[in-house]
Amino acid sequence: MALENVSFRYDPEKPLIEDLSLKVEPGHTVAIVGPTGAGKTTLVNLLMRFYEVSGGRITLDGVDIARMSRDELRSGIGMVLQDTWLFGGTIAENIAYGASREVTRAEIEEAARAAHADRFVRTLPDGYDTVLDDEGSGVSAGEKQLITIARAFLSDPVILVLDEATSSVDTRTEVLIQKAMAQLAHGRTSFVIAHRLSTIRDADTILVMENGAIVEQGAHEKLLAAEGAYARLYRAQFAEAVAEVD
Ligand SMILES: Nc1ncnc2c1ncn2[C@@H]1O[C@H](COP(=O)(O)OP(=O)(O)OP(=O)(O)O)[C@@H](O)[C@H]1O
Repeated sequence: MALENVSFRYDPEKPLIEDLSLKVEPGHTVAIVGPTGAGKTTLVNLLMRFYEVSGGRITLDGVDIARMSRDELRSGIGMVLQDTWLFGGTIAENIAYGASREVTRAEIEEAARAAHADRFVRTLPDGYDTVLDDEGSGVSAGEKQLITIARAFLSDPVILVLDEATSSVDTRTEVLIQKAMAQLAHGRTSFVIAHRLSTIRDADTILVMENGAIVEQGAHEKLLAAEGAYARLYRAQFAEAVAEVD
């Protein structure tokens, strides 16, 4: 996937992303970091074509995504966002949603196992036939995320967009989500709006965004050594966590 001189603004009067270029190798993980309002979500919105770029282009295998149908584009991209989207229906139906073909119960359960969701689903009285309302009440925020991760496993996309949860998940579920997301990302081109140090450190490329621009890009060690925006962000956000680990 490549962005070539992309620019974008929500408000015609207010430039946000200007002349942004980036090339991502197949299978690589890109961690997007930066302060709140920097444009991380906006970048993801453009990849998914929730909004159209105002200048430049985004290509997938050399094809301008503006020339692809939204269905075609989105069938190739799996998303696990913080605001998980579940609909009124059974857990099995929710996992199967978005698969490009008919899927069997065995495949649904296999995807749930891959996503570490199978265990909690089996503790529910109706298991995979448990009916969720469209707010997904009855399952926790973390469990909802595991269901959307299972959905992504089943649709088997080449590209992934992940938004790491920052809150409202208990530690045990958080560990499952982390494991499941890492396994899901394995071998796929992934864009992660990253909050966890381990994700950021392990990424092939870190994009540091400020005010709609990528101010730095590179791997962890290289960016730390550069003593720039990343090094400052890292010290401000993660110095304590590192001290604990050490
Ligand atoms: N739909 C919208 N319409 C107009 N402005 C928007 C819209 N969405 C975001 N913005 C503005 O664009 C800028 C970038 O927002 P964006 O959500 O991409 O930042 P972010 O880095 O993802 O922040 P956060 O970490 O808080 O999610 C912000 O100034 C925000 O107010």
